[in-house]
Amino acid sequence: MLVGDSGVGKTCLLVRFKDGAFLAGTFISTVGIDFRNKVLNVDGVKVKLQIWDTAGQERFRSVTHAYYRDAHALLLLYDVTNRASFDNIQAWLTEIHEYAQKDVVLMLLGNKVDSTQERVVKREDGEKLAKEYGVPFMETSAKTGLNVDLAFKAIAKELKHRSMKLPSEPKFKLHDYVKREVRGSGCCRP
Ligand SMILES: Nc1nc2c(ncn2[C@@H]2O[C@H](COP(=O)(O)OP(=O)(O)OP(=O)(O)O)[C@@H](O)[C@H]2O)c(=O)[nH]1
Repeated sequence: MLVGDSGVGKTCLLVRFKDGAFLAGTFISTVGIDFRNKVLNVDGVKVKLQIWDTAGQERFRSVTHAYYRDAHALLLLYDVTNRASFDNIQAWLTEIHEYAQKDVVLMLLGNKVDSTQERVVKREDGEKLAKEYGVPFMETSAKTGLNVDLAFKAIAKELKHRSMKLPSEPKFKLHDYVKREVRGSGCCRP
């Protein structure tokens, strides 16, 4: 499930992942909730992701609350060009702790990193906040596609490992995987 303030790019991130395209131009806010499916091949196993795109606007919050309980994973987004969306992350985390399952997979994403001129939230700020709350973090761009597939793939890997629980396989460490892969993508210094 994708959550975060209105306008941070949740729908665009999902469209980029699903269709490999970017919705440029007019911003059409999500009404209530929407979903799309995508099947990923994770280490030879087909993982079907049903991804719920929620409305960030306050007036739809009660609709969103009802869906938290069934979510296996949450991608919490802020917009690096919008300080308020970053400042609101703590409120989102409070909401998540209140409504989501205790063991929900959670990842923090700072989106719109292509907008370098407009950036107001430094990568270090996102990293610091994520560390404070013990959640994996990466910066993304729905516009260029940076780290979009990686974010969903990391979630799919974690969910696959959780559901299969093969004793022969070493435990999957989402944090380590994200750190290693982000470094490998060449977007950010280690
Ligand atoms: N430059 C840039 N713009 C983006 C990016 N992602 C989204 N946008 C723009 O940000 C605006 C909002 O994007 P949406 O994906 O609709 O935002 P949302 O979070 O789904 O908003 P709600 O449905 O209201 O919750 C649109 O004008 C997009 O074109 C990105 O990675 N880079």
